[in-house]
Amino acid sequence: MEEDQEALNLAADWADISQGLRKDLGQQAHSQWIKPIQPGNFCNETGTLDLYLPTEFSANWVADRFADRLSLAWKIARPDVRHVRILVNPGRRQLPELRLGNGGKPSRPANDSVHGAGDPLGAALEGNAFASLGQGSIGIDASQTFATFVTGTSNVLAWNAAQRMSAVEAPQFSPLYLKAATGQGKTHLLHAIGHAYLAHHPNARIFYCSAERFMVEFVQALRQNQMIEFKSRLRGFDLLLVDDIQFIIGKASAQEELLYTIDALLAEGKRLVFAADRAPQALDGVEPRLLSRLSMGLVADIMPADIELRRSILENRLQRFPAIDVPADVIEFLARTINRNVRELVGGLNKVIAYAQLTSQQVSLQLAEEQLTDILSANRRRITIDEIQRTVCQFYRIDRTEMSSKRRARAVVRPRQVAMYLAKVLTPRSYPEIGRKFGGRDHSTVIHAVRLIEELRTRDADMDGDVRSLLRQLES
Ligand SMILES: Nc1ncnc2c1ncn2[C@@H]1O[C@H](COP(=O)(O)OP(=O)(O)OP(=O)(O)O)[C@@H](O)[C@H]1O
Repeated sequence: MEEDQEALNLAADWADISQGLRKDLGQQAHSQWIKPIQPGNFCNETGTLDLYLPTEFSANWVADRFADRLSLAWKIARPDVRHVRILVNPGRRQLPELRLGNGGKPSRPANDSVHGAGDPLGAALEGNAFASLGQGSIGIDASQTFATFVTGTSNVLAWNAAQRMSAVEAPQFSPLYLKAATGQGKTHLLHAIGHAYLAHHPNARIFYCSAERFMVEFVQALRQNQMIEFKSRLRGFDLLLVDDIQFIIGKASAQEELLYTIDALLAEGKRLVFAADRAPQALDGVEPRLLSRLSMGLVADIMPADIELRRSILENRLQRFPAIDVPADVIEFLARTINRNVRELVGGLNKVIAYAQLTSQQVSLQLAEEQLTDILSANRRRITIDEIQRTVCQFYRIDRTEMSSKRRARAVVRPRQVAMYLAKVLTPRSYPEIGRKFGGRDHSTVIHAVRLIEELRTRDADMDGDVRSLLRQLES
């Protein structure tokens, strides 16, 4: 069982890596060389992962051209992978096909139903998904469950709705439409619903696919005169999970098919979940009737993860690697600065750990800053000193002019110092530049303010609370 779980984890990680490489290398190179790769044995002691290719030629080609990329991508995805070996598939070992129809327990397929697709999870998620329709098999990722999904104020509503979708008792709404910006956990929740539903309904037939894949399969079925099979298989599911519905563009006939499928499933009390990066009304090129079906149930937003949630996600993730020591200031730094996307946040953490291990260093703030320059600069929202002054004045209920005034009353001096401190922490401005923005003060005044607030934060809980709350407001 443990072995199966490990294989499933590898398959899940490989799906993420493969997807990233597709973006980097382009569709053609990806289909030819990357897709056929199959993650094989992973040795915990040595940290060696074997990647299999179907032929000697392809193994040599991949080893020559993509070994470094593959190795780096794996090290980033899994801090415990230290070496990657590219080998020819001995032809026997199979990864589980994520066939979870037998009481929710992953099992290895009896025969080679993955057909060396090399991307077992991807294949189950996408390529071979329709091929396995109707057998109770599904394309859900075993590592993305409710248990591994961390909740906070930004996503708890969606989480609750997702829980209800998978509960024993039928939900009062259907479909559920999950809406979130990229990398905020939509796909994770879809998979989690699949797992939980299966736990409650062991014989259920669940199907996960992306809308893009749905379109492709639809066109293929049409071309191969297999529409009847296509339709009847689709309608045989108890739970349908359709990801990235924003890609359901073009092809009116495919949209119509989806519409009929939705109607047929809803009429039988089946459960439907869709996910997209925008609200139903904002989907382009989608038939109005399909739009109205998509939004007739519950539309649940996952808001961008706030600082608390980002922190919890990192802490939660680190529990997977108890032997790795990541200092609290690094977690705080990552949580604070990588604020756009949870995928980037987790990727950033993994990258720092991987680099530290490769170079036999301790994880430190300096190392994180050095290794993540790209991610960090992409994430940096330009906060202005004006914005900081405005926020601080509102917070302490003082007049905006006090930021530049010469008044020395404590009630205005402290807020002014806090604002200077925040200007230093949140903007790239130098001390003299900050001084000029505060009524032409000397840079030594700013240095003094920054040090003082830094020091007060360590011994005055109220001050620390004020600063945290201001940081939260400014960074949200
Ligand atoms: N709340 C969370 N707790 C734990 N992990 C999370 C959470 N939110 C996102 N993640 C992780 O972040 C990564 C990206 O999430 P996911 O793929 O679900 O995003 P998405 O919203 O579907 O993005 P996209 O629109 O780009 O497909 C995944 O590895 C997922 O497990």
